[in-house]
Amino acid sequence: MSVEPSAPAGSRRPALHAEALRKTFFAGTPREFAVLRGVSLTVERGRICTILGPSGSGKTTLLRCLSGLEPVDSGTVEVGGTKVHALSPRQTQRFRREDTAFVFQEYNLISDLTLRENVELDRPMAPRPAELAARWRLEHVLDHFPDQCSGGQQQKAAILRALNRDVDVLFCDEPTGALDGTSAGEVLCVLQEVSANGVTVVMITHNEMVTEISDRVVRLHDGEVVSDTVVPDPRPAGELEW
Ligand SMILES: Nc1ncnc2c1ncn2[C@@H]1O[C@H](COP(=O)(O)OP(=O)(O)OP(=O)(O)O)[C@@H](O)[C@H]1O
Repeated sequence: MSVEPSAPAGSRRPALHAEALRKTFFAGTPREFAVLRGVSLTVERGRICTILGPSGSGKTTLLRCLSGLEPVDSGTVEVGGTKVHALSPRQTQRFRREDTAFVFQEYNLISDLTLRENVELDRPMAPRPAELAARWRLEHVLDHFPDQCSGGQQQKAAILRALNRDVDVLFCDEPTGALDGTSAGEVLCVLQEVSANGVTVVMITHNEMVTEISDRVVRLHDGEVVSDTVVPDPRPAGELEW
């Protein structure tokens, strides 16, 4: 399969640049499995990059490697000038805490904290997430525990927790996976708003419709990038019909 060369996206400097990433699980054993096989990726600051691909193609592993959650075997990852691949474990922790936020596919809320306490893990709820909690009709469940809430409510809380931190890059693994069409549209509107404010969003999705609101669309297959396309004129998320 061929890789389409991407047009340069404006004059913005890259917020994220990964080069020739390789990641193998069970290396040196009969179960050795190369999940990422030379993945390169560039995302400009304040843009939304969407990653698609079949189940098992390596999307989550790629996001974990880009965000410092998973070490790479070889290759480089640079995020906002930080060479993530070269950080010590302590530096990686600080990078993850201060510069990036990660919205997990399974939400990863702490089960014995309420949604509000989860959102406020790092600091009291900032005006923006508080306003979003109202807009997303979450206020009445903020003092409930995760297992008292629907999957959609938990997913939105996980997004609020990420947005309650002042970060440059937001990594989202299927942020609309548990949401109905209306809620998915609401969340994508907010991701477009935060990207317009300079936050870079790297997001995995299985939903082709999400590509329409993205600035860049990267497709993986068997651990390789098979297409990397700049979307010249992304649609406002509010215009999508679910
Ligand atoms: N920690 C791990 N140890 C061993 N194998 C792993 C690990 N994490 C992922 N894999 C394997 O790597 C492959 C890619 O997994 P990954 O979760 O990155 O794919 P994906 O494209 O995100 O899939 P999905 O769309 O189903 O979430 C899979 O075969 C998976 O079993």
